[in-house]
Amino acid sequence: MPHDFMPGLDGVPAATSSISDVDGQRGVLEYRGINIETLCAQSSFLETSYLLLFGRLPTRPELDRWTSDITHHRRIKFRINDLLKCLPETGHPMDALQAAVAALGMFYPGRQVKDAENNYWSAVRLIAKLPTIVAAWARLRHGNDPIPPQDDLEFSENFLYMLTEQTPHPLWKDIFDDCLILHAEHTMNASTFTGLVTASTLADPYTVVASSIGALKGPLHGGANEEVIQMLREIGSPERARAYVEHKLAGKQKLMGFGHRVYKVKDPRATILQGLCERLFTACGPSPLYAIAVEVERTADDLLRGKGLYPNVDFYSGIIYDQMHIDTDLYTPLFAMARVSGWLAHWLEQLRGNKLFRPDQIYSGEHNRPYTPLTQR
Ligand SMILES: CC(=O)SCCNC(=O)CCNC(=O)[C@H](O)C(C)(C)COP(=O)(O)OP(=O)(O)OC[C@H]1O[C@@H](n2cnc3c(N)ncnc32)[C@H](O)[C@@H]1OP(=O)(O)O
Ligand SMILES: O=C([O-])CC(=O)C(=O)O
Repeated sequence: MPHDFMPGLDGVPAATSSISDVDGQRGVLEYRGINIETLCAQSSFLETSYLLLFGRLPTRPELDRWTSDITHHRRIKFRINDLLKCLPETGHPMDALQAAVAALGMFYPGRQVKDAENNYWSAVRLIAKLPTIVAAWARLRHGNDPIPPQDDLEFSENFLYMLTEQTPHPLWKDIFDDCLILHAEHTMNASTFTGLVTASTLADPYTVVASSIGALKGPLHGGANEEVIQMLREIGSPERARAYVEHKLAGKQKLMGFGHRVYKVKDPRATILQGLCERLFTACGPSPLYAIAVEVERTADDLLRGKGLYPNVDFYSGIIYDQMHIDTDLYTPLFAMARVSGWLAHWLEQLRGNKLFRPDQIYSGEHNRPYTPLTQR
């Protein structure tokens, strides 16, 4: 049966899902029916990842077991560190992460994705080990030894510790944990869809997550968080923001961190992240990049009025990470560390009623062309 072609599958449902929901007109995002404002105020990243994966908030014993399982699977094999050491230190951390996650599957070769117990441990390992890989790469590429995870530190605190060998400011770990909650899941985005297509072939979850990491890297998706910071640095001061934005828009270039396929108002995550910026800067000193970002948003609001283009999740996140002295090219890997829980939730949901993704196409080429021998071309 012929269908209308929708470029980018714009508005075409690819799955039925009960994991998250976006109201793009009102700017509402819910995970399993709970809004993200509530989760940021009351939950933790690990509790939220449980909610996403298993469909409800855990009881105290369930949360304790989940936390303990994740905590005790943070270590990575020395051969994964050896693999990272072999990669060019100038390469992008998303490529190193993708390579390491694909390789991780070789150490845990249970290919039988119909085994619920096996799937549980795969999810635990992936959520637990991604931060260790990101931190190991961040250190190895500068010639430093990786710092092993510390069992007595909570998830976010441990990650910040593995980056620097210093216990982070308590506010940093709380704000960082909120950032992970905000990046954990977002309906049928490009990287989740990529993972679903891979999952539908019954590939193992390491391959599913590795393929999602590849899709997240692009600048139209997760990679925009890095581009935003480069843009703010290029602008250099709030006074130069207006001229910069005018110049970009006049040249029909995109403002990174603005616009969204679903939101027609400001992304609610951008609003929360902006609040987190203000909390962080009030306690730890102002950020020059934040002042520029506010001016960019103000100008864009003036110039793009009526076009439905507002800051998305990638606009304010990097400013927080910059204030925590995290390298700019690690921002998208941080996104992946959080989004892995959403990818895994969709993987499990897909397996429950799996049907291989195999869409159709509208052929626009020729038929019955003659083959011209090489000597006659
Ligand atoms: C985690 C995430 O993935 S959030 C998104 C992160 N990506 C970015 O921030 C990159 C910048 N933004 C964009 O490229 C887009 O807004 C996207 C890709 C996110 C979504 O866009 P789509 O729904 O595919 O819309 P599309 O790119 O076709 O744009 C529609 C119109 O809005 C304009 N537009 C969209 N985004 C922007 C932007 N950031 N700056 C200026 N103009 C924009 C386009 O130029 C186009 O204008 P036209 O109709 O006059 O040609
Ligand atoms: O939903 C999308 O298309 C992109 C996005 O905001 C996300 O993945 O967080």
